[in-house]
Amino acid sequence: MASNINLDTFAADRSIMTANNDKKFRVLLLNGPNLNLLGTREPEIYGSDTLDKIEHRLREHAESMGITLDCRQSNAEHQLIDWVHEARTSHVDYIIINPGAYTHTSIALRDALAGVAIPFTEIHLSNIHAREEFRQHSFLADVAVGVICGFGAQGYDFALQAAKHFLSKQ
Ligand SMILES: O=C1C[C@@](O)(C(=O)O)C[C@@H](O)[C@@H]1O
Repeated sequence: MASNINLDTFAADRSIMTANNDKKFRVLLLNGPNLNLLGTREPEIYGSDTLDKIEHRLREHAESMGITLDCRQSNAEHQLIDWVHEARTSHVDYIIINPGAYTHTSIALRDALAGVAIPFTEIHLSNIHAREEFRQHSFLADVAVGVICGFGAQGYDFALQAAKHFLSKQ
């Protein structure tokens, strides 16, 4: 099961610096509905890596990049929105979000992300632009820093690198 660390613990990490005395950035990874099924869910589209495996690898990469990574998954729209709201009080620097099907339906999630004004990347394992027409529209994309799609699980690594690059420029 995907493990979630408490956002308060995350907030307590605030003053952590890397060995080079750089600020340790805080990144929140959110995965939306049905992404807990990764590994068995339509593997020809989404690949065979489980979410646990992706998160484990990403945490290791994050650590080596001086990033504290908090990984969460929910099938519930309100839960994702609550986590986005909490991210502001927890001083999260950047959000990486695969909103799953909420990408194509959720004005509420868009409003939450725009409302907290935390820079974020929208990510999809599949190339949503090469799929059904209803997947080709995102309610989030135009308020995101950028969108990564079509690179399977590796896209999460690209998103982490992009977050680091974005935050280092600030
Ligand atoms: O659940 C998902 C997964 C997805 O976000 C992806 O990662 O490719 C694409 C969405 O259209 C779909 O509803």
